[in-house]
Amino acid sequence: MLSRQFKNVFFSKFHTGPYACFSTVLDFRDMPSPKGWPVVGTTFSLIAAGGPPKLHEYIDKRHKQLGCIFKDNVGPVTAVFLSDPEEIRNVFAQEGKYPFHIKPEPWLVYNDKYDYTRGLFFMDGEEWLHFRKIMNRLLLRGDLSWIEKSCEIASDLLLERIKYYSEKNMEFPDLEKQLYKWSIEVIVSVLLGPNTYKSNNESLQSLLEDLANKVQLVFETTSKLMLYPAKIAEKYRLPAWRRFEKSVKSALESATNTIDILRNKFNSGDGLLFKMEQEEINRNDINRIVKDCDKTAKKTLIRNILRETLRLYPVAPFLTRFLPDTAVVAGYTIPAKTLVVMSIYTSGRDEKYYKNPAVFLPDRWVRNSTHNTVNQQASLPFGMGARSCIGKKIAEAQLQITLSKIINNFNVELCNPRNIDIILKMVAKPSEPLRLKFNKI
Ligand code: HEM
Repeated sequence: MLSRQFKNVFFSKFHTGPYACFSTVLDFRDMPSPKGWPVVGTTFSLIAAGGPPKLHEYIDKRHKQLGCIFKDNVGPVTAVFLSDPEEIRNVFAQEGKYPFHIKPEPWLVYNDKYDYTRGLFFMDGEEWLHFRKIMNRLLLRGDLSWIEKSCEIASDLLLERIKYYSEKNMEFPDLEKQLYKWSIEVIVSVLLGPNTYKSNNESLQSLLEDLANKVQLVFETTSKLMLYPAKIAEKYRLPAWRRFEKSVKSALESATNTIDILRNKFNSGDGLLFKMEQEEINRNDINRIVKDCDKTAKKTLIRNILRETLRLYPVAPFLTRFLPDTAVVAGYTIPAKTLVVMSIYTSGRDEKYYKNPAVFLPDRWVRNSTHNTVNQQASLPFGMGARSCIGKKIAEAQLQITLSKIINNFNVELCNPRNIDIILKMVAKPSEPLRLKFNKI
């Protein structure tokens, strides 16, 4: 062991990445690891801690015990968990030309079984890079005011519904369902362009409501499969697998039908569909990419409220990469192709970077404020680097515009009697349905 460490110290300058600040390099085998059982590793400890819905809390506790880097077998996979923001940047700096992230296994098994090709999130290698470059140009660069206009229309539709229940002095019913619908409306408004969507949204309402319900069901049925190896669930046709399969089939059919209608009925316009056709992306590929979009003085305050919300409650609490080459991360050599899981939930709550990290303080994002944040990059809700979120600008515009309209018109009352936390159901969501009442100002 000593000689192994000596060898690594000696060779460390050949391995250290641009942000690494560890003077010695230790072997992968020396990395801290919780005690677990052969084969199943620490899966039982995870189940005891509340199972997959509480994975973020379980991993957060492990980081507190074992430090900013440790390895663990969660289920059949060995993964390295990492929470230090500088080292997370180090991983992104070494992710290579074609960053490779983990995809939900049930979705991969489904795609395989039905020979289904899916959008950007599922693509890899040269094919991913080709489409990603085009989508970067369309969705992340240049004048994106057309996206804001699209979001404006979708948020007005949500506001109308809020107003309806507010005038009746009622709680807003089925918040989650309504938010799924609002997200689908934003996407369709972006696809068709603000003007085309505005003049046609009424005729599309029932189609979009149906799609929103089906997408919501896919997230629910997928999260029920998180503890099973999907291949086995499929092979033995477990009830959870059958429900999942049915929901995906129905959502994909509904998405295909919606895109066909959008394209055939509105074949010109000022939106993304038209822009994609101008980029000469063929129709099948447009279909694939679009379907995977289903998945949002006061302006600054609202931006800071959103940043603070996503710091404490990141929608994706973990980011994953398989590094292409052997790398040094947080002072350890990591063999090529090891799964590295970046604990965004933990890095966003690190007291080294955020004073009173558990407290919701939008002001910490104001430069030179007394609560000023030490490292803004410790919170990475949209990821980082070449494979970061392609929908970031849409999501930011959608959330900022809608939230601003809500707080300018209503006082929002929380009706849940208990405190609410987040749980993981594929993505982070409230631990129980949020009950909100909007009271007109
Ligand atoms: C608050 C809202 C959102 C959050 C927090 C979020 C977060 C993320 C994160 C962290 C990633 C990176 C995954 C990785 O590094 O491996 C990602 C990727 C992605 N996001 Fe988002 N996202 C949001 C909204 C959206 C929206 C509205 C769309 C579609 C319009 C979208 C489409 C995608 C796609 C297609 C990818 C995969 C990109 C690729 O693999 O190149 N996201 N998202």
